[in-house]
Amino acid sequence: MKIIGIADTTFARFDMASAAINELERTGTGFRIERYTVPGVKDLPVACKILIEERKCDIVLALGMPGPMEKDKMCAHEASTGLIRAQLMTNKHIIEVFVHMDEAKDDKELAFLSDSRTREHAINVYDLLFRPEKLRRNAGTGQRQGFADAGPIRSR
Ligand SMILES: Cc1nc2c(=O)[nH]c(=O)nc-2n(C[C@H](O)[C@H](O)[C@H](O)CO)c1C
Repeated sequence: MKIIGIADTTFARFDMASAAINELERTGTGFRIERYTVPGVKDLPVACKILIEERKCDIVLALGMPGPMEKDKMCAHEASTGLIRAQLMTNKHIIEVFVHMDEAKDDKELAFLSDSRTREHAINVYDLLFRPEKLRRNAGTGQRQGFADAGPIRSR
């Protein structure tokens, strides 16, 4: 039985963890979920490391929502470097799902983007654990999570 960690925040305006859990459960079986909610993105690195080292997660989804201000973007960058370090310290994937509030034109689009990016990365997490060949098949095809895929390009 694999264990999938989900770390989320109270700062986020959308319940990304529930979307991830719903998507994982409709994608397949063979895993259970450990959820850990913290105040914001800068608290995610240690939450993910605890999920991996203490709650024995095989992989973690880190769900956050950086605000639109410069200080929010600084926070997101600091959180991202922390998440990369946590991955290297533990040798486990932590898939960062950040939805920046200024990516969306209004609350409706922000909710759509939060839901779709989270669900698409939840499937990436499932694939990394159970179906790595599916990722290989999609190499170089311009996959995107949230908005439309960019699609592949060809030299001729
Ligand atoms: C400025 C700022 N911006 C954000 C943000 O855009 N998104 C977010 O999730 N959290 C933010 N935080 C809070 C920090 O991530 C963290 O929760 C606090 O500094 C407490 O450790 C802060 C302090």
